[in-house]
Amino acid sequence: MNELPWIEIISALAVLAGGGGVAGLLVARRRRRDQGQDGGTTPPGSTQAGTGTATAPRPAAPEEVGPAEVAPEEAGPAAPALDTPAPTAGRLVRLRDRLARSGSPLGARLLSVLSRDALTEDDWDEIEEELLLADVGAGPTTELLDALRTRVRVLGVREPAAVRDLLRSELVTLLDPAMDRTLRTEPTTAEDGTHLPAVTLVVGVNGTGKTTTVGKLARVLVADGRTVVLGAADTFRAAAADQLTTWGNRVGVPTVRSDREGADPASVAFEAVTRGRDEKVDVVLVDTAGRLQNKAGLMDELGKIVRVSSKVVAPSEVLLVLDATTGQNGLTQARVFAEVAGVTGIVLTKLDGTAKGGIVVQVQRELGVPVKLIGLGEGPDDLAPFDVEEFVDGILG
Ligand SMILES: Nc1nc2c(ncn2[C@@H]2O[C@H](COP(=O)(O)OP(=O)(O)OP(=O)(O)O)[C@@H](O)[C@H]2O)c(=O)[nH]1
Repeated sequence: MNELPWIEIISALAVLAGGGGVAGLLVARRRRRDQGQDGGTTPPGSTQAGTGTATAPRPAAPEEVGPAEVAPEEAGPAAPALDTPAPTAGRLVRLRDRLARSGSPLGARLLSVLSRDALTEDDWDEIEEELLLADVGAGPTTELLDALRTRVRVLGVREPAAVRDLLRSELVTLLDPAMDRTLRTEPTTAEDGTHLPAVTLVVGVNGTGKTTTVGKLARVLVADGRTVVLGAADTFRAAAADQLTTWGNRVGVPTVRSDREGADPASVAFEAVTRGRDEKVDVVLVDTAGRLQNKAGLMDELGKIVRVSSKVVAPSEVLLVLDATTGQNGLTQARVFAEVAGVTGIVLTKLDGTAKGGIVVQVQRELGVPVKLIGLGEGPDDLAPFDVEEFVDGILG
C-alpha cells in the first residue's frame, strides 16, 4: 500500500487540528473582547439575569494598609488583561437606539399624534396623557402642551419634518440645556502644595444600580485618561465590595474596602480618599449603602461619610443614582437624598428598560439638579454622559 496518502491525511488532520485551535482561540478572544466592551451584556459581578447578585470571586489577596479593618484591593498578579473601555465621546449616540427600543419612545408617539391632519381636543388630550404616562410631570406637561398649541396655531405647522423640528425644540427647552452637566473630576492642589483628588460620592437606594454605576463611571474616567481609586463604603452588603473590586480590576483601578461586613463606611471612605491623595490619583469614587430605614439614620451615615472624607478633601460631586423605572416613588427617594446629601448631579439608570424617559424632566425640575449621566443597559460601557439634544433625538426615534 502506498504510504503517501496516509502521510497526507495525517498532515491534513494536523493542520486542521492546529487551524481549528487557532480559530477557536480567535473566537474565544473575540468573545472575551466583546463581553468586555460594547457588545457585553453581562457586567462583572452580576448574574446573567441581571439581579445584581455578585458572583465573582475576590480576585486578589488584599494588602494590609491603614487602619486594620480597611484593606485596599489590588489588580493583583493573577488579574486578567485589562479592558479598554469604550471612548466617552459619542456614547449616547451609540446607545441611542436603546431609548428607541424601550417600548414605543415618547417622542415617536407624540409625533404620530401631532402629525394628524387637523388636531382636535381629543388629540391634545392624547398628547397630555402620553406626557403624563411618560412621567414628564404635571407642570412640565402643561408647559409643553401650551407651547405646542401656540406654535402649531401660530405657525400653522403641518408637514412631518416641521412638526418634528417643533417638538424637538420644545423638548430641548424643557430639558434645560443651560444646566451645567460637567462632572467635577479635576484634582486640585492645596495651598501647601498637597495633591487633592476630586472625590465623588455615589448615593441612592439599594437596587437602583449604584455599585454598577460606580464601576461604569470608573471606566468612563479611565477612558478619559484619568487615574481612579474606588472606595467600597457600601459595607452593608459584603458582596457589593466584591462586585466593585471586580469592576475595578477589569480596568486596573484599585478598590479600598473592608473585609468586615458592617464596618464603618466613613472609615472606608476616609481610607480611599487618603490613598487617592497619597498616590496623587485624579478621582476617588466612593460607593455608599443607602438602605437605611429612616431619614435620621441616612442623614447620620451620609453626613459622617462627608465629614470624615472632608478631613482629607471634601467631595466635589455627590451623584444620586435613580432607577428610571420607579417613577414617582424614585422621586420621593430623590428628595430625601437631595436634602440629606447635597446632591450635585443625577445618574438615571435603566432608561433602556422603560418608555418613561420623561422622568428626566421631572427629576431636574423637582430637585433643581442636572441629570449628568444615564444608564442604558447592563453592559460595562452602557453609561453615557447626558446630552440634551442627543437624548431628545433618541426619544424622537
Ligand atoms: N437594564 C439596565 N440595568 C441596569 C442599569 N444599571 C444597573 N442595572 C442593573 O441593576 C441591578 C442592580 O445594580 P446594583 O449596582 O447592584 O445596585 P445597587 O444600587 O448598588 O444595589 P446595592 O448594592 O444592593 O445597594 C444590576 O442587575 C445591574 O446590572 C441600566 O442602566 N440598565
